[in-house]
Amino acid sequence: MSLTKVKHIVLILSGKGGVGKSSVTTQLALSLSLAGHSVGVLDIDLTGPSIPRMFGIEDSKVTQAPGGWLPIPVHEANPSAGVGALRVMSLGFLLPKRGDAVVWRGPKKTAMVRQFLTDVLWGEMDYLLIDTPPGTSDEHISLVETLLKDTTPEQLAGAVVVTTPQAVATADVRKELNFCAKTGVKVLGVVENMSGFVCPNCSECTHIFMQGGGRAMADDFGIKLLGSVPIDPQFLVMIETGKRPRYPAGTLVNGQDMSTLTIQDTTSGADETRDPGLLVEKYKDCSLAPVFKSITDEVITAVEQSGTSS
Ligand SMILES: Nc1ncnc2c1ncn2[C@@H]1O[C@H](COP(=O)(O)OP(=O)(O)OP(=O)(O)O)[C@@H](O)[C@H]1O
Ligand code: SF4
Repeated sequence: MSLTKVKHIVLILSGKGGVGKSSVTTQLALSLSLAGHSVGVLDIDLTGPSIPRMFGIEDSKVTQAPGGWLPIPVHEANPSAGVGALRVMSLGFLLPKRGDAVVWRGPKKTAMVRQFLTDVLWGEMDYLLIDTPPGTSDEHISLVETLLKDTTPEQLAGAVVVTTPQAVATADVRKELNFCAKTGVKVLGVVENMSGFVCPNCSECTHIFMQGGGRAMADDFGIKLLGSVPIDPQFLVMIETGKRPRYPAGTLVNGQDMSTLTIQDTTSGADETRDPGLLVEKYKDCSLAPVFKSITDEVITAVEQSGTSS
């Protein structure tokens, strides 16, 4: 079983599509790896695998070793810099052409999820983040069944649920929480994404959607709000194109002046984005870096508590 040497498995769930689940997964992975942990990301969003594009490694092809598939490295460990290895496995790597659609029936999808869990050679990993499709589909059921059967309760740390302020008012995210309750997967907490909009000119945060929905929902369900991530247009540019943001002086996000971070001018070509060091640099310069760092610290604490309470 390829997961035997993985210490903590964390599922990333969302009630509906487009709330930023894959963006949160990539940022958590980078943040964990910057904190020195070795991290794997498994993308089982079989109908829309966006993780390879977000890491800038969408042209990579997975190789088959004697014992299984080798995940694609985003960067290797750099112990002297306190950076852990980061590897990714996604159906996107197995599709013949970038953007090819996967039109599979349930049984084929569930078989692929099982194969991803059993046939990827992760090796020793501190964290495996599993980016799931939105909702509660056949893939989720297959995923949880396989994990409950093949891993220990200590390994399966729990789920991070991503939502947006307006989505918390709908039944979708509550369904996700009910799914966790029914299947016995612990909920580590909720991340409220797209929570307000930070103006790049004056750094004023405008709450376009309702404010405090994530906190209210977390309180309702007795779970933790891990953090709120504002909408940042420059984050979108960074994550979608690999370009680095530039900030005017005094642009604050959570009290941090973004212009004081080291920002290098870069127009990342395809080769550049694949450079192992670049993504870490890019992440450090990202406006939301302190926000994701704080969410990551909360996730680490929740995972540690989950281990002691199981
Ligand atoms: N905080 C944010 N600020 C700005 N843009 C964001 C933010 N979070 C996500 N985005 C952008 O919103 C879009 C949707 O994000 P993402 O693909 O992560 O959502 P998802 O929930 O994984 O979607 P899917 O349902 O397709 O899996 C992307 O273009 C992403 O770059
Ligand atoms: S928040 Fe302030 S600076 Fe930004 S667009 Fe609105 S008025 Fe202009």
